[in-house]
Amino acid sequence: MTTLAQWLETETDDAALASVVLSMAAASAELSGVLREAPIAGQTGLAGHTNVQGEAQKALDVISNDVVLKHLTGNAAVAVLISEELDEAVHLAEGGAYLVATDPLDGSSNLDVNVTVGTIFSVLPSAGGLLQQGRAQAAAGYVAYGPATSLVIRIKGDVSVFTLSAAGEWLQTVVAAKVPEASGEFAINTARERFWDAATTGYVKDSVAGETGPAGKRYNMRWVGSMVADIHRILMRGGIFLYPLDSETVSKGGRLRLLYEANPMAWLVEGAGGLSTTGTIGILEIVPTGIHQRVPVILGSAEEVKRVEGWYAKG
Ligand SMILES: O=P(O)(O)OC[C@H]1O[C@](O)(COP(=O)(O)O)[C@@H](O)[C@@H]1O
Ligand SMILES: [Mg+2]
Ligand SMILES: [Mg+2]
Repeated sequence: MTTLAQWLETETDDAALASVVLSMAAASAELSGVLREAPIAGQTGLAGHTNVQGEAQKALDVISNDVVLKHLTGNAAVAVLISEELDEAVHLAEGGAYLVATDPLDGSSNLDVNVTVGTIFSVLPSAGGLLQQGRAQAAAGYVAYGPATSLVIRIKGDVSVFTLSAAGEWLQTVVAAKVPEASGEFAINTARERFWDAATTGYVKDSVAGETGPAGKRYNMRWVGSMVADIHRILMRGGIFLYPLDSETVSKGGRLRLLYEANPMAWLVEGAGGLSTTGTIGILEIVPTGIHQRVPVILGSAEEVKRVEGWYAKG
């Protein structure tokens, strides 16, 4: 089976970029072990402080951030680290060619119930500064800590999936993931319905109407509540994920963060043939205004994303 290091040799001739991906993979392999034994080690529960977004940090949010920081600190190619758990960007190797933006532990509300969580990362050329469009990404990936630990990675070409073996090796298990163009599954937190805009309400209403509605087919709803797990399902078998702007999140710009949640996921979904949008503009086209900026996120199977865009176009 092809290892991650072998795949990187064929995927890029930039040794610095390959080393950044390998550092994130090494951090995630370590985290996989930490998460597996966290209840035994008494590492579940709150850390006792909040992050820059005002969210209560879990002990494992802090530990995950430390593990990622440790692995990137030793890499001369990494000039800057932006993390959900760090107020400011951290400057690492002087002259390093790359910047990494990461959500070291995504879905942490699911930690204490042993549901899939993840690590998300985006790699950008450091020369472009802290605030670059998603289009500028050199690579992006995530790791899903589920029944298997999966690394999903894309440089410029296809999206590959590697599975962590018991011996600690990343082995390629999917060569070119493809998001099916059509799907009958949507993922949205329906408890927020009272806050939704007309486009979201319209899209979901049409979908729930099934065969007799305007979509003309039956839908299922799936919502794990870990973005990594919801996007992984969509990358593997199609569907659409929506965390739209709603009347409660509008003042913050949305719920999910652009640099280390929306951009890397959009890079992967688009690389697998899907689409991504805020409803009105492609996620990868957004020019960031802050490192912890939040944005509306809609991505997945092309036909479904186009249906949502159709609703937003109605105004
Ligand atoms: O509280 P909600 O609406 O279910 O939000 C779920 C979303 O929040 C997140 O957990 C936010 O990520 P973090 O856990 O990294 O803060 C996403 O993974 C998920 O899609
Ligand atoms: Mg997250
Ligand atoms: Mg997080």
